[in-house]
Amino acid sequence: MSRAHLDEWQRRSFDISSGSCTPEQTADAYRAHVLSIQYAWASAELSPAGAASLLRTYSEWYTAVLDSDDPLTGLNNYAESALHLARNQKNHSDKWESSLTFENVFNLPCVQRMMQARSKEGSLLVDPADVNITVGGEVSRGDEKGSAVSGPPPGLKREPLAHGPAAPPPRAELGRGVSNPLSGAVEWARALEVAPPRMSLAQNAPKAPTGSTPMFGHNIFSSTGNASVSQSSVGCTSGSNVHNQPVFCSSTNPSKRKNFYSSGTESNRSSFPSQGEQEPRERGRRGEEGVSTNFRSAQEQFIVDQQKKHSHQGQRGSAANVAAITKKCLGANRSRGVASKFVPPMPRQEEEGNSKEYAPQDMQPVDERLKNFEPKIIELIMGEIMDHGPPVAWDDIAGLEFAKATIKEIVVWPMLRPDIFTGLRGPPKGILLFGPPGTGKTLIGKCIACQSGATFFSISASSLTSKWVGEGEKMVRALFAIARCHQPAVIFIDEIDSLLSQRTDGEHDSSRRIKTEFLVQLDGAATSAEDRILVVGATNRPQEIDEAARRRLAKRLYIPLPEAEARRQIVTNLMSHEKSQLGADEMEKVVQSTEGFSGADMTQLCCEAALGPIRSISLSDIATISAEQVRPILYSDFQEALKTVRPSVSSKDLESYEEWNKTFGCGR
Ligand SMILES: Nc1ncnc2c1ncn2[C@@H]1O[C@H](COP(=O)(O)OP(=O)(O)OP(=O)(O)O)[C@@H](O)[C@H]1O
Ligand SMILES: [Mg+2]
Repeated sequence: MSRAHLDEWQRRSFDISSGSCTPEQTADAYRAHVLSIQYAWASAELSPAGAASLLRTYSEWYTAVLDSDDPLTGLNNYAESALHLARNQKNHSDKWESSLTFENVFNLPCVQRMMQARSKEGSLLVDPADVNITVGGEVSRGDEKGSAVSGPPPGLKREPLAHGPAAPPPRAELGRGVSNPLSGAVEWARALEVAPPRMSLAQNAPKAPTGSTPMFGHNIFSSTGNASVSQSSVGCTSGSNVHNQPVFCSSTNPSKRKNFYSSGTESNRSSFPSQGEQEPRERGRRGEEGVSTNFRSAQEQFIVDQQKKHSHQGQRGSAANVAAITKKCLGANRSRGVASKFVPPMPRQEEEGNSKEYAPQDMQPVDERLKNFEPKIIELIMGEIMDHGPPVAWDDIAGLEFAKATIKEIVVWPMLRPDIFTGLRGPPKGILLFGPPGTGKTLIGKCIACQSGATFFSISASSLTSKWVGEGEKMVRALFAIARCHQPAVIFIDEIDSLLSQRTDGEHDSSRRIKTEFLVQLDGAATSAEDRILVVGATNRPQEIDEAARRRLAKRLYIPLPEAEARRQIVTNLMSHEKSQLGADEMEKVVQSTEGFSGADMTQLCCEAALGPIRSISLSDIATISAEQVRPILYSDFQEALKTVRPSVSSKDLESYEEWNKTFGCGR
């Protein structure tokens, strides 16, 4: 060990052995030894074996001081420690000074009020429910004046309130009634403020232990005969509010503390502070007394309780909000916020336990037709209702005039005039949009969602399939049941081929059942005249769709590659948001050279061309150039872009789509 260490060590050892030390000083000195050993061990100044041996010795001496009931040699007297607050210091090792002194405590307005209140019989400064101090055991009403003016008596007791709880609350609750987890003197002062109604002079209080320093001249706790009570009351929970230190908490379990110190150093090594590490004082202290204990000071417990309470309230609040929002949002007429997410109408399962606490009027009544479905499934399906994303208008979809007109005829008009779209004029209940990839099938789905005014369920096949046997079918049933409850409804299933692909022998049973259930439901929706449910499927693999499903999706619309006019419209649309200089003849050339491009390819081409002006900026200027100085997009940029962007649909694929359209499509 270094010379400086040794000197300090010797000085402390001398102090301890001189016999003039108070128990606090002795404990501090031993604890300082323990810390020194830990630091020396951490900095490899001591061997692990040597450190372990020294640590064990000093820990035992330290705990002996802490655990000794003898007030002359030990610290197992919590009243003594608690009273340090009123004497400026929490204990000798803390240089913390409170502005609250023994003298000025009576000048505090709260104490003044308290004393005044005490002089008026029965008047309470705070709501009795908020007053929650437990310090002693038996109730005894004594000289009130004495308690208020001359300070708490030797045996401070909890006094039952006439309208308070019949049974005393658990011990060690000092501080829970304090509204804020303040520390130190303020907290203590607040405790004082709420204390009077419950504090009284216990005339028959046990005698204070010899040598103890009384609060206001008395010891507030019972004598050593009652030490265990005081210990648990103050040392562990309540006491932390009085002396606001968890330091002695673990001393309620001396064996635990001893175990900590006497256990092998290797296992404790990680808990030692490393060299130069400045442990926060409280953490350090707790580390000394057993970091692994689950101890919480009253303040910490209070914070945790508050957090729990708030999170609980938050949950309930959000649930109430959910219910309120649901009320407004559900159904065809709900507002479709751009970024808003649909909120399910049913309480979550974990909230069900609290359902009694909901205001019943806030609850969306659950439809009778849905009562047989699990809330979880309903919630899942409701989560699929599309209520977000940028709005898409019919004009945003370039070309595809026939498809758009047909969809308007099937979806929009019957919604507007259900009275004339009856009987033979009744709209089909299933549409299949098929065509090469990137031609706008999903875009049409989004447009229907925005423009139809119907409740729009955008379901992915994966959300309908489940690894749990039977769940998939339930999902499908629930989907149609919920759609029925929220008519008019559109169920959009993108990539429907993965759900309704042809049934093969090697197919898994569960996917076969899901498919069958889907067809059954689709049939039900199709045959019921009242149901205004439209299923829209989109696929780029129409050949794979089961023939039974094909029949039910009666209106099969081919969504082809965009024609010249549509390609022009896409480029014009996209360029209108950018700075561009594209003459009519140049545009014509772009349109001509993009034969066979899908809508997605055209979008990709425009993105690539838009990068042209940026690429023309020299590297040295790119950091400083202003946005206005960037040149417009030119035809030359499109020419460059055309070198890298290629059509994504092969002519062979195109032929197969056209073939399928001729066979099964409903187009002209
Ligand atoms: N007709 C169109 N008008 C305007 N933009 C289009 C059109 N078709 C495609 N696009 C553009 O291409 C993108 C992709 O389109 P979309 O996702 O609708 O294709 P899709 O037909 O669903 O393709 P896939 O079959 O691969 O799912 C759109 O976001 C849009 O930017
Ligand atoms: Mg798509």
